[in-house]
Amino acid sequence: MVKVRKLITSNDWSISSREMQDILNSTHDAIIAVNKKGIIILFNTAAERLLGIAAWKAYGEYARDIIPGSRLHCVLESGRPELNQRQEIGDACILTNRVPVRDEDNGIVGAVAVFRDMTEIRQLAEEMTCIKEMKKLLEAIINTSQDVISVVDDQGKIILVNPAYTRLIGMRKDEVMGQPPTIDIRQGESVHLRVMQSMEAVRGVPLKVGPASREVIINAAPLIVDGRLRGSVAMAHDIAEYKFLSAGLNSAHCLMNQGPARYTFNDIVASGSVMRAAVENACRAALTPATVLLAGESGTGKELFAHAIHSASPRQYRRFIRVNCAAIPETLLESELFGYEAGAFSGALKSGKKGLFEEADGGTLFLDEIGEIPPSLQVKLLRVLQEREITRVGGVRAFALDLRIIAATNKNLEEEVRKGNFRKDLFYRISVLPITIPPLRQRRGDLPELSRHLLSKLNREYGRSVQGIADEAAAVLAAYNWPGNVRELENVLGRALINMQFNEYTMLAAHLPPLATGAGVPAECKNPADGSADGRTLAEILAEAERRAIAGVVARYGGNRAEAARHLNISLRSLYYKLEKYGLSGSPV
Ligand SMILES: Nc1ncnc2c1ncn2[C@@H]1O[C@H](COP(=O)(O)OP(=O)(O)OP(=O)(O)O)[C@@H](O)[C@H]1O
Repeated sequence: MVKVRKLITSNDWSISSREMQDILNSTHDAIIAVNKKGIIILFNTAAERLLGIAAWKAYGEYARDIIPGSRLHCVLESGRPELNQRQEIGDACILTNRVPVRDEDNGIVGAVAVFRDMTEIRQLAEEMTCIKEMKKLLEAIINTSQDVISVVDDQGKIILVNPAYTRLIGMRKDEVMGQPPTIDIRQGESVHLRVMQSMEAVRGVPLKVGPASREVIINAAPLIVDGRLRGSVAMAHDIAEYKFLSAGLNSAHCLMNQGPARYTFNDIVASGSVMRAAVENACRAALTPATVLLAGESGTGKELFAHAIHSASPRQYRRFIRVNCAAIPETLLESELFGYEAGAFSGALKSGKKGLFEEADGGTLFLDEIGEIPPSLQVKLLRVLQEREITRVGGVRAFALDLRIIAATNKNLEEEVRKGNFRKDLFYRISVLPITIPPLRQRRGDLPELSRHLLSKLNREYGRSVQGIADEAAAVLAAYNWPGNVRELENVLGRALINMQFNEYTMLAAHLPPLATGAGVPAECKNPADGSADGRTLAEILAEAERRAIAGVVARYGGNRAEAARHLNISLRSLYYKLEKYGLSGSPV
């Protein structure tokens, strides 16, 4: 640079027009100059490339005639420069500067346009935006992941951890960043160091981490970029969570009714016209193979209807399998429904496993709480309904199925479709024969017969012989709103039965648990804010408070779990999880 300046200032260097032409031709920018008439007198190689016009053709022509959108004639007229003007030429995005050329007397003798092709820069900017968005997306995924993620650099220093990590380890992010990967380990060796030494991934390594020595299983892999070791990434899974999932699965199995159906239409009390119509529709549906959708609030009798339909159908001697889609953890639902092939995922049985669709083959599969099926599974379910065949997780072979599906929901599925939570095509597939069961408060006329029916059922179950319900007690029942529907009525009568002496044969109002404040809320649930710590840890106190609050709210809604979940502002699945966790799922709460 210095040398060039020296040459220029030394006055012994001048540029010939040939050299000037070469310089202009070697620039990346397109340059076009016109004389004062607007006739092209300079047209460099970049201009040829950009406009697709050979220089020899351009020379001598009016710029406005051969260059689309040229405004050099305007600059000649106005004498005003036009800077940084955007111009589209073909697919190219161009930035143009047009300036007038003046002589010593300031008269306009021509004009020059310099075009800069911004297409590449624009593409680069778009790519940068894309990379930025991708980075944000990856960060969001890493930060919301339940998996515990940590990354170390090639020096073995921690450079990334996600919130699941800090939660599990019980340390703040700033306490671990830049530290060696051994900082969180209580028992065992760092997998990061191991994979960086061996340059090989490891799976299923058990470790104890954090101040509480939590048991985890770790998978880790070296990060190799362009053949160079850049660090290592590890993912830890909390064993306690696995234990919970397997417990959840066991309980989900308990929630499934496997075998022939337990109830028939004779078990359904339907005195009012609306209920009678629902039963008649269900009887007709039973004789067809069509998919039935039972809609109604929790505790209205949807499962009872599903059993009755199966019992009255040609499949009555085949299996009836119920699966509560809200009670199975989302991560297991797919493999539970569709089964899996050997080695489909870590922890899978070597022999593979049949799913519930296959188990129910020939019979009826009752998909309770179908509104809780996540969108990814909705697509698969739709395929089953359309093709009548399934493919196991990790498998390629399709199995043909012959089964009747009965679905049930306490959600307004049409509303869910509108909100985009439930697929429209699946909704139409399952609602071939929709049957709506009204809530008990809308058919209070059914109460006397229902109460009699449930009382004789409870007498059998409890070994009692209560003969009837006094009018004053019946009036209390009739005045109540029944948010938990028939299930709540059954619970209330059951609790009243317990309140009766063995020599009492008529149920009185005094025997009934208090209704308006929650049918038979267990005394322990009524005081969720007990301050005494009794030497318990904070976690134990919080868990107990949560257990009481949940039991109280579920009881207040008469066992109506959907209402209780809404009130607690948690998902139905999460409520099922907590009921299971606190051993409340079996009790009538
Ligand atoms: N019409 C009815 N006649 C006799 N018993 C009924 C009737 N409706 C409901 N029940 C009884 O009420 C209880 C709850 O019914 P069921 O489990 O079928 O409700 P559900 O709508 O499936 O509830 P959820 O949505 O919470 O699963 C059962 O014990 C059932 O036998």
